[in-house]
Amino acid sequence: DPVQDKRALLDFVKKLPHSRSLNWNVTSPVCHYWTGITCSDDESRVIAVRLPGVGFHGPIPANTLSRLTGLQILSLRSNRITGDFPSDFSNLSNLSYLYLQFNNFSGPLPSNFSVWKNLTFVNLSNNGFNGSIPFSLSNMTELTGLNLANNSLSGEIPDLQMPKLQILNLSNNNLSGSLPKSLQRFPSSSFLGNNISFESSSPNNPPVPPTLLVSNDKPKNSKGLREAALLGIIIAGGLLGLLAFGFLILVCFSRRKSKDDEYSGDRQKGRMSPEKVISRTQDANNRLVFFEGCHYAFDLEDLLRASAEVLGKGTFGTAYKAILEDATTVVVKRLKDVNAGKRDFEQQMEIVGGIRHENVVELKAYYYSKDEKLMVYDFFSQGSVSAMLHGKRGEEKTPLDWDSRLRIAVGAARGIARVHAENGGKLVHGNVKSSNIFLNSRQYGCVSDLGLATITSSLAPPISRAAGYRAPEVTDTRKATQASDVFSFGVVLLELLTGKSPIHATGGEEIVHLVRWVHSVVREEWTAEVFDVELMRYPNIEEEMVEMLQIALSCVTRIPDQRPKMSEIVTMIESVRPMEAENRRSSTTRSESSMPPPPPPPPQAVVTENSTSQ
Ligand SMILES: Nc1ncnc2c1ncn2[C@@H]1O[C@H](COP(=O)(O)OP(=O)(O)OP(=O)(O)O)[C@@H](O)[C@H]1O
Repeated sequence: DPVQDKRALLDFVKKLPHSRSLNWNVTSPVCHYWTGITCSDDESRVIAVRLPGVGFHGPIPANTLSRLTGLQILSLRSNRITGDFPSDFSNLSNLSYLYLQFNNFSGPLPSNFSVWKNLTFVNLSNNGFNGSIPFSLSNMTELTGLNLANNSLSGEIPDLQMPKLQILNLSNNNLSGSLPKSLQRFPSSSFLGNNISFESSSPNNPPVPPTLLVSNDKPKNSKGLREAALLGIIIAGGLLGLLAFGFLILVCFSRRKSKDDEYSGDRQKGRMSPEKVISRTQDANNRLVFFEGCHYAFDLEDLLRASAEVLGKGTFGTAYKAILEDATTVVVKRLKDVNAGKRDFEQQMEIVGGIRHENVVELKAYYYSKDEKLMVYDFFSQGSVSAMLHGKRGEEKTPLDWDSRLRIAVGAARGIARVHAENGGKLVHGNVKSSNIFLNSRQYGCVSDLGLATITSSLAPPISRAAGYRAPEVTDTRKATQASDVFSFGVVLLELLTGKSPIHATGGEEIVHLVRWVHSVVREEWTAEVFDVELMRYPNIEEEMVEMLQIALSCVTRIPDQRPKMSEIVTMIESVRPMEAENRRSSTTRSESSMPPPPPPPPQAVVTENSTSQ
């Protein structure tokens, strides 16, 4: 045990109240058992302390953490720590990664950053720091990321010469003056919510358009440490055959593990914690890439440590609900059969992640490595429209009245129309179906899982729910188009109208295709028989349902060219219920504040909570 460090940590945790208990037992070995602690290879020093969301409250006690002079990573984010930035942190001269965001720190920033020569990433956002931005930051030659957003910093921004800086966020402070030349290469979003003039931007050096915020808190020199640890584990455990990254990440995601488990038994038994595994395949270029405006404060390692459950396996991969240590809940989609190279994959992610629309589920982050491709979304606690209509295994259906279904239809249509307008009007959703439609905070449909058809080679098997949405021509061409999206959307409309799955079994062995079934019933002039019996109890809606049925049937026309365009479908659906047109928002932003107030909740709908839990 690193005895001195252990004592410092015990002093720290004894003096700083916290609401979640830690398994920091005096008698247990720090390096092998204590939550949130990583030691150096030879176990002589503590090199990382990661304690996000432990419920720490109060100021950091002096002369505690500052004794961990070997510390490289310190993460105390998402706690309720108060007081000034600890002045004795100047002793932590090896610090490379500092995460203190989402706390209640106040007072000035440290005046002398030069004491941390190795500092690579600093996130002090979402606190109450005030005063000016210290010029000493200019000495931070290794700094690649600096986030000071959402504080109360004031004064002018100094001319900071930080050649390696890639990420800068100074938004939402009280900064003023003009933007120094050295920082003009950053997007204007880095400085939003201040009183800064951009006048001096020269036409030869225009501000870089908003791009991605990249989180990469893998310490520079930790690779060696980790690989050495890894080697030890391999030799000790003799478990070489089990070291396939995919397998372990699966274990990581699919097993609900208690934290204690994670930190204690596994390592002693010779198994690796997933973070050890990722370092094998992760090189400096592979990292979790967050999209701009994403408020999440976690990194890949946090994600891999999260407890998780499988939500389901789809055409393009498996979706997991992951609960991070600070209780943030996200959905991680693990893609399979990706046939795009890194650059094409990233390009597609940038297109998809750049869409901000209230009817399109935001892609929050993605990860690409040779072995793993991940996409991260908000978790929709109400579940998908598919689950609402048909119920999941062992779960009740959510009764959806006609008004709710109209909102789902018009919302999803607007979302897909927005997708089709993207990338010069060329983007294809490629996976329109009710399990990819969720409800936004106004209970309107919101489409997810888009843009994957062009980067994967997966195709749903012919007898599967997913295949029931597929336009006939796609079976031959294997190429999704905007017209095939329209077909799939038509199937969703039929689902909403009939309450039936796109492919369902009748009493016997027979498999019924919804489109064919609806056609056959309508042909026999039994139109009323088509509609979901659950809708029959609502008076005066038959006319609207018939109009909607006509729209649906125009979408599922066999000849692709004869199908309406998505933007036309939006107008058609809006005309079914004229009052709906008033709610139309052509905005491309997702700003809740500019939205009209939500409609009153439908009387039959049992959905009451917000659509996303964050
Ligand atoms: N963000 C989310 N919040 C809540 N549930 C989700 C989310 N994303 C996906 N799901 C659910 O997880 C399950 C699996 O999703 P996934 O997208 O992997 O498969 P799918 O939609 O069934 O098929 P496909 O991959 O063909 O789209 C589905 O039931 C889906 O509704």
